[in-house]
Amino acid sequence: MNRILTGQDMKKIDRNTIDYYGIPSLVLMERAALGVANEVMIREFINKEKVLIVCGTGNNGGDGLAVGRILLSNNVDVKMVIVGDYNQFSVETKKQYEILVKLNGPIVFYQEESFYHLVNEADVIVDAIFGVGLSRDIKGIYKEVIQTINGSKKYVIAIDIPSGIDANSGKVLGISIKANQTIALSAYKLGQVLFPGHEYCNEIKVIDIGIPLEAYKKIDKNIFTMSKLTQDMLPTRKPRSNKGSYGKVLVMAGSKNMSGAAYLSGLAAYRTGVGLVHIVTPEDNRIILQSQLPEAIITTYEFNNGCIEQNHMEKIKQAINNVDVIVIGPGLSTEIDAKTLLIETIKHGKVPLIIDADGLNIIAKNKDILKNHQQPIIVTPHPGEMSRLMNEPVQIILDQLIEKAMNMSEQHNVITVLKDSNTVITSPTRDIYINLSGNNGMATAGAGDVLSGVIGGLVAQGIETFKAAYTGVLIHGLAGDKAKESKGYYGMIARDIIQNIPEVMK
Ligand SMILES: NC(=O)C1=CN([C@@H]2O[C@H](COP(=O)(O)OP(=O)(O)OC[C@H]3O[C@@H](n4cnc5c(N)ncnc54)[C@H](OP(=O)(O)O)[C@@H]3O)[C@@H](O)[C@H]2O)[C@@H](O)CC1
Ligand SMILES: Nc1ncnc2c1ncn2[C@@H]1O[C@H](COP(=O)(O)OP(=O)(O)O)[C@@H](O)[C@H]1O
Ligand SMILES: [K+]
Repeated sequence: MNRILTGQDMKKIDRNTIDYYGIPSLVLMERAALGVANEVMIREFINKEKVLIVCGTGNNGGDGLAVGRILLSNNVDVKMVIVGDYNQFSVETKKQYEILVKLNGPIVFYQEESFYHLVNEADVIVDAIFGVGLSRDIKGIYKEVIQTINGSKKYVIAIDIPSGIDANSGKVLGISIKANQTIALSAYKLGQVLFPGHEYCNEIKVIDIGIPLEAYKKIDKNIFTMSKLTQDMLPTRKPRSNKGSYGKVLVMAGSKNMSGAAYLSGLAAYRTGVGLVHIVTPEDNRIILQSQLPEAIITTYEFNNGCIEQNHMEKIKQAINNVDVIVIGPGLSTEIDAKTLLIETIKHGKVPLIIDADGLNIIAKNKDILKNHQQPIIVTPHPGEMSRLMNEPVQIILDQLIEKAMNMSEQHNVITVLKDSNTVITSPTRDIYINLSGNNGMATAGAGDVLSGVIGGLVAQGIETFKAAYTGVLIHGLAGDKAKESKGYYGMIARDIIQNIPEVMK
């Protein structure tokens, strides 16, 4: 797990490290600079390249000047430009500047014309203008500088965060550097993982700068990202076991002539390792599902005037109480029979419930359905479904993913998986998780149905619900990344994600 901090938290932790633990600020800066310089020096042709470091007057600029000094000692062809005045320097940055002056370092203050020339002749630009201290919209010469760098199309490495991105929200404050690579100091910043900031960072690498682990304990709300899938996140497989050992998932999905969602969710659960998948779906889908997914048990129902036939309802109730987890909603429709199914499942089901797609659309129109539920519930809305659930415009959901996911969790006592390019996972009481795996090839019909099956598969195998939610999102994204390797962004479809689940979980 990697931590994600707001810019404010990072500043608090820096201060705590310096003032309370007594690690001098310049020591942290030197570690940061060494880490960044190493990233620059591992470039394949660095001995033939010209590096330009563009520095502000705060500590991000100080990092940049120290990087320049280290590169000079390693015979890298480097030049430095300072944007701002000498009297604006922070204490540490002034120190870095004075060292470089004594070393006769190649350092100049910004001038429009010469800057244009320096940018033109550079191969690599290091962005050290603003870090987590950016506090307002960028204007004037700073704006010109960023425009010139972005216009040059040169390879840009941002120190800590691209200059222009608000580290707390990911918003662009007026204008921002578009980096090819971002070296995050100590931890991810929220502004690097939320959009649009995420797009400006491109490849993000976190480097350690020596902040003691103890210093992180002062933060109010922990946010993490799951970086890679580790064995301890997965269900255990025992040498002596049978299909009963790996749980049963009930998938209530599909509606008249809509069988695909049930198929995708059920197959994804199987590919995640579950012992048995039981599908409840309208009678019309029986033949196609039996031929597409013969491994599943199928129970079907018919309805008259919106009522599910009594004897079918009895069979469904039996099924509800004979599984370890229920996934409800994919392709279900919002018709009255679907609503009845959802209400009855929440009323009679005791096992964890994953509500997706139409299950959520039904709730959006009947919020009371979620009142007084007894079982753990995971809801998996995309921003459109979330907008209906919260009665708020999609843009508000997109701008405030974490807040809205938290609101949903707290109001209804549920685990919320708010799906987006970087999905957010919250619960009323636990830490917040943000997923960084996956890609835009996954913006394809049925990808969400697959996720519901993966999470269901993990819960059925005994993984605790919140852990199953964030682990499922990670597996789904990693499988999407593997699918992209073979099929590319354009050609991949939901089944390709499923096909790659076994590879990811190997
Ligand atoms: N010891 C530590 O703490 C360590 C910190 N580290 C590094 O320091 C970075 C944080 O440094 P920081 O806090 O000095 O802020 P930074 O991002 O350089 O910018 C602030 C400067 O910009 C100015 N300014 C702000 N907005 C502006 C605008 N729109 N337009 C124009 N000016 C604007 C602001 O001026 P002011 O608001 O005071 O007028 C101030 O001068 C962090 O990301 C990491 O790289 C590491 O070395 C590890 C140890
Ligand atoms: N650009 C992207 N990057 C990463 N993941 C994505 C991207 N676009 C979509 N996804 C993922 O794909 C899934 C799409 O789900 P959803 O919108 O419910 O699809 P559907 O309703 O068609 O099944 C979500 O898990 C989402 O996080
Ligand atoms: K920067």
